[in-house]
Amino acid sequence: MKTEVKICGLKTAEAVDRAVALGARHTGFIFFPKSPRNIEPDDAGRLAARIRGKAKIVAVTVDADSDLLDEIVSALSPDMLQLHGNESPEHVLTVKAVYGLPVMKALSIRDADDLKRIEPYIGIADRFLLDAKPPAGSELPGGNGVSFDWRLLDALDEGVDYMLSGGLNAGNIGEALALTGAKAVDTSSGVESAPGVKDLKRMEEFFDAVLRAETAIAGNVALAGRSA
Ligand SMILES: O=C(O)c1ccccc1NCC(=O)[C@H](O)[C@H](O)COP(=O)(O)O
Repeated sequence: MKTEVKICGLKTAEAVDRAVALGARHTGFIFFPKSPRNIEPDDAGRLAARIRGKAKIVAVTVDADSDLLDEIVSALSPDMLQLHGNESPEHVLTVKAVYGLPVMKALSIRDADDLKRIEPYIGIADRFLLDAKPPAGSELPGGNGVSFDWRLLDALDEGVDYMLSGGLNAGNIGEALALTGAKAVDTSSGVESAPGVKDLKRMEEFFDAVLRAETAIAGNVALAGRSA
């Protein structure tokens, strides 16, 4: 599978093992108590030990203070930190310097102006996670199962390394990949049966749909080449 898939919000050994067996290249662990996907750092560390070296381990935090980051980094030894709050570019730089880890900065997108928020992080964040803006009233900055208008990414500079996120599931990932050409995608609630409960069948369907989309896109490219 060419597309890098991140399965986020993992909480059980069964789900971690299956995600990686299906081809996930990134596994996300959420450290945000209000989330149904919240996990304690030690528990996440035990789960991550099962798949270390087989998939990247991503610690997801929201405006975390240094005590929490210290605890997470020491218990989990993540490969990457995903900062999913209002962390400034300066703060991202500090976090990278303190922990020596790459940072994926999450930004929430609803309209064209939101994409401009990428600019100050260019050269600082190692990657971006482009997620949808949370619906009104949601207490969660991510994991809301809502998508943004993927066509907005037509305006994105090709050099921006991003992971497409927000409301992706087996039913819409084909269209999302065809429209955006994203090289990396992230899903959480789209592979759950209830908030925080990963569904192994839905995970399987998601990976199948990514593979089908890749085959269709490659076929279209070949056809276009022949008729040119
Ligand atoms: O998933 C959460 O509960 C969560 C809580 C707080 C901050 C971030 C969170 N998720 C981060 C992710 O990377 C999710 O995969 C992303 O927001 C997409 O979620 P979904 O729309 O459910 O696929």
